[in-house]
Amino acid sequence: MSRYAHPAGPRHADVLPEEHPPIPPHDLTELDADVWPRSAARAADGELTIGGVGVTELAREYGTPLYVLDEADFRARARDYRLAFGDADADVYYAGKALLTKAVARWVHEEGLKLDVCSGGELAVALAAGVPPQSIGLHGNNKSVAELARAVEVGVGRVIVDSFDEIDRLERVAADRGRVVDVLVRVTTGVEAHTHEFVATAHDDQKFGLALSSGAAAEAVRRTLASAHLDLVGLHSHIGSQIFDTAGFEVAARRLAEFLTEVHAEHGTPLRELDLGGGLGIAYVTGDRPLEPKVIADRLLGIVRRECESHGLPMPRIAVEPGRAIAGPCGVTLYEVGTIKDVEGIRSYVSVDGGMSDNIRTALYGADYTCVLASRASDTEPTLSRLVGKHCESGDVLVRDLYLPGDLRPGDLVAVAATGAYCHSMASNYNHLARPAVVAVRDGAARTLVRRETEDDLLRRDVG
Ligand SMILES: Cc1ncc(COP(=O)(O)O)c(C=O)c1O
Ligand SMILES: N[C@@H](CCCC[NH3+])C(=O)O
Repeated sequence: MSRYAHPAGPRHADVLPEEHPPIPPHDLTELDADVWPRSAARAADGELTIGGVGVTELAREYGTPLYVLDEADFRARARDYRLAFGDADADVYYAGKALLTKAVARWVHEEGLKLDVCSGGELAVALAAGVPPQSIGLHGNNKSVAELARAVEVGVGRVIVDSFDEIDRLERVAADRGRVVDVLVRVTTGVEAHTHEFVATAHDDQKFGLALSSGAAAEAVRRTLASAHLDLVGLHSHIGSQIFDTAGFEVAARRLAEFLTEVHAEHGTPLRELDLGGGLGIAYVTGDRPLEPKVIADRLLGIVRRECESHGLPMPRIAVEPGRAIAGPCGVTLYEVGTIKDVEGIRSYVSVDGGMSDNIRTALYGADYTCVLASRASDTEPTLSRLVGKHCESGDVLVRDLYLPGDLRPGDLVAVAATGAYCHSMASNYNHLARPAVVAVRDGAARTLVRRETEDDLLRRDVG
């Protein structure tokens, strides 16, 4: 999404793409409330504080790069979702793939949400955090027998089945253990969500789910209903991620309601649940306009209610699975500026001490981010810049186009906003960089949730 209007200055006119010419913001110190964590503020001397803790102290204590999480903000956003769906017969599952640590899993549970995991590893974190298995849903397009076995043995609340192979596998696993497992069938509705191709998940030509159009979903319903060890609770649909409107959900809900009617007619069984998945977008840059949870809840519930009424179906229990919308906005990544290279007449390349290993999203999806000088204020002339990492890739870009103060210097701290989701959870050790710590801040205090990796960590598995 382009966030800038047309440029003023001539300096970069010849090299910037016509359609994305950035203009300098009015005030480089400003913290757009839509983009930054709720507790983000500037201290009197201009230093950025989050949860009442200054970034200089955070960097001194925990090093950089550093993922900083505003705990109160995370909890508030989780609560907002629960309350938004609160009066309805509905469950909110936090999608752990966005960000999962033991503390995060506990926060989610304490705030009254359930938890969606999509691998044995995520399940292990949830269980280690003490989340009751009944509150956990297991996703995944290629769950192994071992993952299914663990889920069945601990008694997860539901498994969202994604293929015929999995239905067979899960049935064997459940039968061997004398269990009956609650399942939802993941259905692809053919909706083309308005988002990046890599994160759209309901069109037919991709790996997730069982298509309505081909009859695969109907066959999956038949097979699960016929099984003595699977209890078909309902249907699941996830149309994609970072979506700003509810139109796609509306189309998906309509198709699901039609399908529920067909299932009812064929089997005489009204399915009890409809899980509409996650995918709600957040503001990464000024101008991004996500919907409020209450608006989303009212619209989604309204859509399903209308569709069910028009098909003469009872209203099913609704579930949603927001990940990014809860974790994303409350996280910030702190970096230390290392090298500044002015490419004459083009832009300034500002290299920081992390990069695509702690945030792959810009390289992978062309994602936009907001970044500010965080350790001090400056009112010098804005310089068109590109925030880059220290990896051996020219595509190692964190923020493609941004303005930073002209007096930026090595040793300054910069902060990138809205990195709470899909940054730590997608981090790698590329170039043998140690992954950053995750720190929670709240009421003027900070604590480590995940410690920084060390050289020993990097060498531990290298046993040759
Ligand atoms: C099945 C499922 N549920 C929930 C989510 C969470 O999505 P988001 O973080 O966009 O809310 C995803 C990821 O897109 C998903 O695949
Ligand atoms: N990881 C993606 C979204 C995929 C969500 C999981 N299905 C992102 O950063 O936007």
